[in-house]
Amino acid sequence: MRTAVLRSLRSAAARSAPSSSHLLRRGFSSESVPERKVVVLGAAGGIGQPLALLMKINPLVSKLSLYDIAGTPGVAADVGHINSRSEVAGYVGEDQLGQALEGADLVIIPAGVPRKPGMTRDDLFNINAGIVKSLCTAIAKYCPSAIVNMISNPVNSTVPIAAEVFKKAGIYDEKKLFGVTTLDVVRAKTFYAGKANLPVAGVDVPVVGGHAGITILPLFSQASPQANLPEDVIKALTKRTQDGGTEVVEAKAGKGSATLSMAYAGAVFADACLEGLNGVPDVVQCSFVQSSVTELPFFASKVVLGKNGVEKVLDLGPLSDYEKEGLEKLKPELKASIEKGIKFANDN
Ligand SMILES: NC(=O)c1ccc[n+]([C@@H]2O[C@H](COP(=O)([O-])OP(=O)(O)OC[C@H]3O[C@@H](n4cnc5c(N)ncnc54)[C@H](O)[C@@H]3O)[C@@H](O)[C@H]2O)c1
Ligand SMILES: O=C(O)C[C@H](O)C(=O)O
Repeated sequence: MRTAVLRSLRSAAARSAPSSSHLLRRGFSSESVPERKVVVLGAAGGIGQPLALLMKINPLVSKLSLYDIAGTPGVAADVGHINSRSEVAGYVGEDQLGQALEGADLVIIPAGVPRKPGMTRDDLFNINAGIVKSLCTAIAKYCPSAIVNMISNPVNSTVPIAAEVFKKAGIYDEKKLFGVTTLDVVRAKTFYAGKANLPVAGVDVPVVGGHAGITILPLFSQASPQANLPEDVIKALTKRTQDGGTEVVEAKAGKGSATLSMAYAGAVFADACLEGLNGVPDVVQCSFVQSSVTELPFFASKVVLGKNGVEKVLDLGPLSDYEKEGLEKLKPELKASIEKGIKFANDN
């Protein structure tokens, strides 16, 4: 079961990242894979719990630290019974945050409130900006060299908030801060494979820009294999990818947003970060990072992951006219969201 789940997790990530069994296939036993402490902040939540499960069954993790403001002892006791490599510890409340973070290699942040129908991701800003700011202040203090995977929305603003907090603390390393946009890639692959009638495991679709509405720009012209779908189908696929989060929010009808697909996407991205840290070559994922690919200071594009986090931010590559138009349209909204995050971090 464990192997089957991991195998499918790996094969889904396989086109853009070598499999997480890479080290094992090269002849290392799981015991000789480096020790890695992974922390989940918001671990008792809708994303946090399945993400804790997926990180528990990842053989690249040796210590799994689960933190939330409530409920983590139960989650930790539960996943801790799974007979996989990592030791699990649950921490609850601010008094235990330092202990939860100390020695972390990778911190994943799905803490904060999710959307309800009718809300935009930006409507979450007022609550989540403060949560992210306080958690990043603690990261700067207790594990300043950890890689950070930001899931909390609005990602287009929470990543700039984190960068400003880290700058103020004097520990900012742009190579180590990632906005998790993997769910957009996961959706684009699923929807494209469905329309093109292709086996989804062999499909890749880069998604660039940001993580909200029109700032999510799937590049179907660069999808592989290339199915040469007509323009109207490409437009419908683009819209569905951009509205994927809203589709789930509406289907859940007030009970939150994507949790299971997000936990999967978060686990794929965290796995890629760990592979990069461990020196696996050519690990590539799309992520929202500090960037000079456009004139905007943060932008999602393909990124090569290495021992220090971002090894290289890759250019966008050739775009279709429709994608070029989408790129220009998204810039003002993404710019405003980035600036809102920077302002919040500096004013509060
Ligand atoms: N990046 C993405 O693609 C993506 C996808 C889905 C959801 N999200 C976002 O992820 C966030 C979490 O979603 P969810 O469905 O898990 O919500 P949830 O309400 O089910 O869980 C959030 C958890 O965060 C915890 N929390 C609140 N304040 C905290 C703090 N100061 N420290 C630690 N934990 C704290 C809560 O106690 C709760 O357990 C939301 O902001 C949502 O919009 C992002
Ligand atoms: O849509 C949301 O609010 C959650 C998340 O950003 C998603 O894309 O599913």
